[in-house]
Amino acid sequence: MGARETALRVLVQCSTANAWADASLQAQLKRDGLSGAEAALASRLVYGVMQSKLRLDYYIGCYCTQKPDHLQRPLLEILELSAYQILYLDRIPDSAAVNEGVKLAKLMGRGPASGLINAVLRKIVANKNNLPPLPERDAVTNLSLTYSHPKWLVKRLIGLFGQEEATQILEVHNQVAPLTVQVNPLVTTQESLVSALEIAGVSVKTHPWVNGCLELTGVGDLTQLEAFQKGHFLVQDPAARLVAQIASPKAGQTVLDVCSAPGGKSFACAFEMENQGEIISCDVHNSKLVRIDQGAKRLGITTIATTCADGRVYHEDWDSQFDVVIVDAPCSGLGIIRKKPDIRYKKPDDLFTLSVVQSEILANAAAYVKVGGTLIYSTCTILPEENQQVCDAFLAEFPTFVRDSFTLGDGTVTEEGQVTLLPHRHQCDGFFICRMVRNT
Ligand SMILES: C[S@@+](CC[C@H](N)C(=O)[O-])C[C@H]1O[C@@H](n2cnc3c(N)ncnc32)[C@H](O)[C@@H]1O
Repeated sequence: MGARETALRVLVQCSTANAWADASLQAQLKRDGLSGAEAALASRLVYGVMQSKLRLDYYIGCYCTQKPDHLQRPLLEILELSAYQILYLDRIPDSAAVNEGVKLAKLMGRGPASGLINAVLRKIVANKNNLPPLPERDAVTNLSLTYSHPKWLVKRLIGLFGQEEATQILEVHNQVAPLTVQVNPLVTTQESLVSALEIAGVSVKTHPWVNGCLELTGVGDLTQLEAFQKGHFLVQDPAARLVAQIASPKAGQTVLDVCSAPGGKSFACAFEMENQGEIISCDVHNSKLVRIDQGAKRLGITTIATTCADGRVYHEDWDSQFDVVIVDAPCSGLGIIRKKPDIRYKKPDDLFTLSVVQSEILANAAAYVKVGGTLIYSTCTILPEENQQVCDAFLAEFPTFVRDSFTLGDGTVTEEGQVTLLPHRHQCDGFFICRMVRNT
């Protein structure tokens, strides 16, 4: 079993079973027993095709007698995989990309279509330095094909940020996000961690404005690093770390993390609290709680208790009991397209349902905040209907809460008590954070 076959199986699961690429890839790599260079190639192929799918399909359509979406499965996925190698990967010879495509067609029981695969791929090879121009007729179509984002999303981004900034966002979505980790101040210092990582051959850069956040390159298998095994750092995006910094729980306080798996915000709160106090980490999915327990153990955190709870269901025992309540709500994830490129292709119909769930969780969680306590609402999306509008509706219904201003690590004061972070502006995931306080 080779990298291309593994990648093909993942792409087919994504297009036919609506699977998520990362979960499907991890499972398929395991099933196929791939590791090292072969696993790296399979990942590169899956994520690369996801990042450039619409553009690849456009070129395939130019050289194929059938429309790409009329092709029998998995012919389109085979063409995408090979076209990606021809157009984007220098180290794979074009002839190998064509031949492997033909082999995959035969392997998948599509032998009769191998002539079509061969013909389309050979035309792409012949024209790779003179590809047909992308249509210029309107900006949305052009940007959609250039950056492989569905038209609805391109339109939304232009509507929210204007064409120039929307283009920057689309561009950054197709770039590799840096691997970022947070120093675990419970067991080490930034200086010692940087030195340990550098001795292990890792290049380290401090994040430009988020304290305790490091960008790593040349890591290899991160879990093999001694510093990882000893719990000296937490893999986490700077934006996610900020949630705890903005919530600012103090040593000895009580925190309720309502939607907490796999535990990132709870761990960061424990760092803020110097591992003193009480953190209750909930999630509606019981099976996810084990990741929080394992993570807390590795990081030396002893103040987290996990429990399975639906954030929409009221718990009398928790009423007005917490200094800080965090609602890191389930969301569309449109702020993390750099890390999960297939999020862009999920249907937008869910957005309305999501905002209903988000509002229900926030309204219920508010009951658990002490008078004078802090309520945080955060998401990894940049759409106002999942963010500002959820908070606006909540505050209109619960006037005992008001937004509370905070200062970001770069010195920016957010008077309005909320911030939308964007990868190209803030060097972090797209994120929304709103801080509210309970007055009475
Ligand atoms: C954005 S993720 C949370 C990430 C987490 N806070 C972290 O930093 O690692 C949202 C989580 O909400 C959970 N969730 C979804 N619906 C929920 C509900 N009704 N009540 C509680 N948790 C829910 C999901 O299982 C998911 O783990």
